[in-house]
Amino acid sequence: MISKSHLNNDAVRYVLKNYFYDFHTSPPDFTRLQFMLGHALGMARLCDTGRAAVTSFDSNEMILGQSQSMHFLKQQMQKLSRCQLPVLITGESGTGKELVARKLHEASECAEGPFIPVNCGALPAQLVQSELFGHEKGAFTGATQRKIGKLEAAHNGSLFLDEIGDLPLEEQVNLLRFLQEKTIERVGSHESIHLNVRIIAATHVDLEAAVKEGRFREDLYFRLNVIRLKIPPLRQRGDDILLLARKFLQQQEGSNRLDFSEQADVAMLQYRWPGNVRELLNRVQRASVMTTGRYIQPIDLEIDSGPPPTEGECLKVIREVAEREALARALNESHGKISSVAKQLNVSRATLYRLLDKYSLL
Ligand SMILES: Nc1ncnc2c1ncn2[C@@H]1O[C@H](COP(=O)(O)OP(=O)(O)OP(=O)(O)O)[C@@H](O)[C@H]1O
Repeated sequence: MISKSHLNNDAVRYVLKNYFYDFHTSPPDFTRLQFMLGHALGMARLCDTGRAAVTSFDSNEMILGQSQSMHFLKQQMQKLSRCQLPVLITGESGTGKELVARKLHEASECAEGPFIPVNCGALPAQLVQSELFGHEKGAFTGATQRKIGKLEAAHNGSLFLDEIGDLPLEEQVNLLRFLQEKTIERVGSHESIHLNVRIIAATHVDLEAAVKEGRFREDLYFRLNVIRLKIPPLRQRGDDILLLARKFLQQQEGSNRLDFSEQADVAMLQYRWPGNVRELLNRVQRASVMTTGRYIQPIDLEIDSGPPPTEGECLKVIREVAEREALARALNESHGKISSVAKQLNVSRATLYRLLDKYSLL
């Protein structure tokens, strides 16, 4: 709390800007003070749970990865474990979106409840509504029995809507209504059923582009995008590629004497992994069967490394991996405070936002 005249002092301004969460000039505005204190308390709690979570997510060997970017992801996940808000998970195919969704559920207050995964892209168009919301007997031809929909099945748990971008526009309206009112009506019924379901959605397509093109409702996008988790592609995780490869190899039967050759390690680090972790798992499984020696070679992994990368290409990859790691480390250390990260890395906020977006760290 300072008097207004102190704001003319350069040193005071410097200290406030760099070391304080917020400041008030006297006489205080109590409404603003109360609001700010509530917000500060909430932020402090997030930091605390963040610290605890690293252990709980790490001790659970399921989400493998020690790179800064995966560490950052686990920290974000821990922060989300105490809230029931919808989460939108984005990332390329095979990066682990469903695995992350399951872990979010297991760490949440509704962990005892069901986790119901639905692939929106795989639902037949004419059945989407009844699959999600259920139907009454006789609601349409062929509805010989009352059917509970996926939302109802997920009551007191989580519904994982994979490939949410494929949800037909009509069903987007119904889902939006559920998010707003927490109630559903089965097809063929006007009875409102109140449900307690956390929605976790995932997409590998750019939903913002889909909104611009009119294929996805903007209001639903905003509702789902309250909290976004971006999962980095495997090629941006540096040594995690080798860590995952060795873990997957250990999991293969009769592979306890096998290891990767140095050439295989280099090939794996240079490969682009369009299918991400799923592709790595498949290639390791195949290589563990196909290899003839003790050391798995690039040929066993069927990695077509193509012509050796030019010096420029190598440098580019090395620079990108280092840049991403530095960003993720700074974010971890400053608990995601953008102004501190920008200062620590000596870049403008605009540049920082561009880089965070480039490396899926926003
Ligand atoms: N960090 C990780 N540690 C261990 N296993 C992982 C990790 N990430 C992904 N996997 C494994 O990789 C496979 C693919 O993961 P998952 O199905 O969650 O990806 P996805 O992003 O949902 O894919 P898609 O977009 O195709 O639905 C799964 O077998 C999963 O267990």
